[in-house]
Amino acid sequence: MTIPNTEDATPAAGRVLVLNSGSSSLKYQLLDMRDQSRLASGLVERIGEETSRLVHTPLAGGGGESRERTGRIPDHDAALRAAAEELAADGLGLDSPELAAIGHRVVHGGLRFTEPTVITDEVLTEIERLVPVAPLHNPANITGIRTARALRPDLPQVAVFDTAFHTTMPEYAARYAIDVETADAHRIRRYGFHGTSHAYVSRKTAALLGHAPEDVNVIVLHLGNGASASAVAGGRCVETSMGLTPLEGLVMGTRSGDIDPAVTFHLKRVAGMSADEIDVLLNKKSGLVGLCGDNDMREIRRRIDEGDARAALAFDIYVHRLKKYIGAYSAVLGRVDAVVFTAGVGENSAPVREAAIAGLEELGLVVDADLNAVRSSSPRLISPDYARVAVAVVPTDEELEIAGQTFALVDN
Ligand SMILES: Nc1ncnc2c1ncn2[C@@H]1O[C@H](COP(=O)(O)OP(=O)(O)O)[C@@H](O)[C@H]1O
Ligand SMILES: CC(=O)OP(=O)(O)O
Ligand SMILES: [Mg+2]
Repeated sequence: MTIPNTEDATPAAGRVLVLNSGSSSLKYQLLDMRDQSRLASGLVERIGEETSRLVHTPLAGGGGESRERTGRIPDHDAALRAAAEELAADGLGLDSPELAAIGHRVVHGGLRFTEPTVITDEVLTEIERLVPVAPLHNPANITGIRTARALRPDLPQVAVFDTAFHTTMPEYAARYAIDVETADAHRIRRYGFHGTSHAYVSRKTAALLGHAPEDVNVIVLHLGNGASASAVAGGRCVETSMGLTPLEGLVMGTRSGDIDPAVTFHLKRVAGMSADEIDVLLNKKSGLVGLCGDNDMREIRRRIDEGDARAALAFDIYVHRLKKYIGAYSAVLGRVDAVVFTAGVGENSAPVREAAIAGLEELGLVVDADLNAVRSSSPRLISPDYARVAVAVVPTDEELEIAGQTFALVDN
């Protein structure tokens, strides 16, 4: 396949389609960067299963009714083509001359990609080379890129990397304490993920506090299906919880986060599991789902309210891990101005926020119960005025950030 070098292309228009391909989902948004308005958004879930579902929401001019399609959508190629049909039905088809670029969330960019990058053949080859370290994510990203290019070969395709924001981590935070030659030969180090979200949310938090990003130190807790923490000092990431792959760190929906690496040898030698089986166990059958059978925090809270002990233990393990990272990153930063919760769980689960901060008064952290109970989609403080460190909820917007970075790259 030949990908034209589109680095010099100047857009005649201001719309950007953003694609965020997960292992079994595709999220998309069409934005107009001239006024940062959203024209449409959609989600394709359970790709590859019999019960795939596409929900498309027109947002232009006050928005319209969401439309739903169900039935098998076999892969990400079919998912993107179905999304393109829905956009076309709203007069927003991918053939529109208004479309300036397509921005792709690419999860693993290794050490090479520290900035948003126009996707050439060579860039795509490099993203493919990183598949072994992001096996759940990069293959879906690659399919999205290939299909988008097939649909609009003339358009700049831009990759915005989850790892980019973390490339500022100091070597002593990024390097594992293993044999240096082995690590370097196989590019084993901590890369970190969700960087687009950590960058956006830390910036928004500084604005909420009325300061420039350079003047604040923030701990960001991105708690979605995947979950990660970062320590951001003066706008630069200095530490993050995910590592070589998005498996390390916090307890997640289906991923274990931190474990003793010897657990894997034990599973192989004593339980007779293969490397692939262990990979599936730790990435897909662990975390909240492994602990209690559910990975949705709403369902876990409902079960706890009914007295379910397994759900309560899963919740406690999840929150305990969060607390450990808040404490560790307070030490790493020395001075903390804010701890901020974001993504699906962080934005919506008051019990998780309350429990994670409980008992951390010595670190200057307190949550006000009334402020914590407020439901809002705006950035807000949930700590009382007297607290030494602010605790905040700041909704993430990876799509807006990706669209902005994509447009900035092609609009010159
Ligand atoms: N109202 C809510 N209360 C508690 N948890 C919620 C709520 N809404 C969403 N969530 C949690 O957010 C998770 C999804 O977060 P999200 O950031 O959308 O994840 P991802 O982008 O990784 O798919 C769900 O699995 C669920 O646990
Ligand atoms: C990197 C990662 O974990 O992404 P997600 O939360 O979308 O699974
Ligand atoms: Mg997410």
